Amino acid sequence: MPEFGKIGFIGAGQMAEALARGFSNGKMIKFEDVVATDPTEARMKVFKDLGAQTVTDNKQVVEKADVIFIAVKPQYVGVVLKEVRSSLKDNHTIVSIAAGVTLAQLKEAAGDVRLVRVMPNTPCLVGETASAMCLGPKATDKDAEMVRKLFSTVGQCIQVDESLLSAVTGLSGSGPAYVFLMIEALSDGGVRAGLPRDIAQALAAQTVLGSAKMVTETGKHPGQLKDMVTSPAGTTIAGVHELEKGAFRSTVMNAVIAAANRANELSKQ
Ligand SMILES: NC(=O)C1=CN([C@@H]2O[C@H](COP(=O)(O)OP(=O)(O)OC[C@H]3O[C@@H](n4cnc5c(N)ncnc54)[C@H](O)[C@@H]3O)[C@@H](O)[C@H]2O)C=CC1
Ligand SMILES: O=C(O)[C@@H]1CCC=N1
Repeated sequence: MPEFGKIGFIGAGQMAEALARGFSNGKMIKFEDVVATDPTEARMKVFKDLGAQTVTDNKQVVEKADVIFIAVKPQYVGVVLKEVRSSLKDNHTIVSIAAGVTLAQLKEAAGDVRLVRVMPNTPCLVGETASAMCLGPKATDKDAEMVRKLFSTVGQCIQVDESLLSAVTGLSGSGPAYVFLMIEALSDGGVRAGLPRDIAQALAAQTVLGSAKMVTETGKHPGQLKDMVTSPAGTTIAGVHELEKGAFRSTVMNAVIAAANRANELSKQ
């Protein structure tokens, strides 16, 4: 019996694939211990080709798996849980990754079962997720430990109060998209300044990676690290001045707030 039992995915889309590949890369699971379902043939094929078992009915995932990831769009979570509710047993832990769907809503649809909400992000694919989780009333310390262990092989998973999960969604759940835009923009800037595209993109990505590492490894405030780059009357302050004129920091803050607000809206649907 594998450590986590069988892992099920109801919804085999982008995030389910990122999680499954990440857990497998992190040697936490083998694809032969994964069972997935999705109404889209192409998504089933992706999981089948990875070596997972695929089934055509959501209930079959519940019958075969112990830890069940609910990885459908938030609007479908209630429908899917009501569909499988009668098959849920004591061995099951339900892990919803849906943005905005609250533990109370999950409980209403699934019944009083062991529920965990996790907000992961796609960098779990490369072992660098920034995730947060909160536990439903019936979830046990063992569930918390199991989810933490699974996610610690693909990055970090911090336990938070549920009231913070929309903010987490706006920051780290959606955040990779903002960073990809930043990398694309840095790269475009490099091309505009004369660099070949491949060199510009490599430099842009490595600059973001290295800068993030400096924050995590030195423990220094990002403002202090920024000051270390900006020579008096030098090149960097000229660039920083342009970012400030474009309200860069305010725009990024607004992006996080807009995404967090959208997560709250999804809770009300
Ligand atoms: N993409 C991301 O970066 C993140 C996504 N999430 C959450 O993950 C969930 C899935 O998002 P994505 O993977 O981006 O979307 P997606 O659209 O790629 O995947 C959803 C999958 O669910 C399938 N599906 C639809 N109805 C179904 C049903 N009745 N039964 C089973 N499967 C069904 C769809 O065919 C699709 O393949 C969402 O709730 C989202 O909030 C959370 C964190 C990050
Ligand atoms: O865009 C979305 O709704 C999902 C949730 C967080 C990241 N992607």
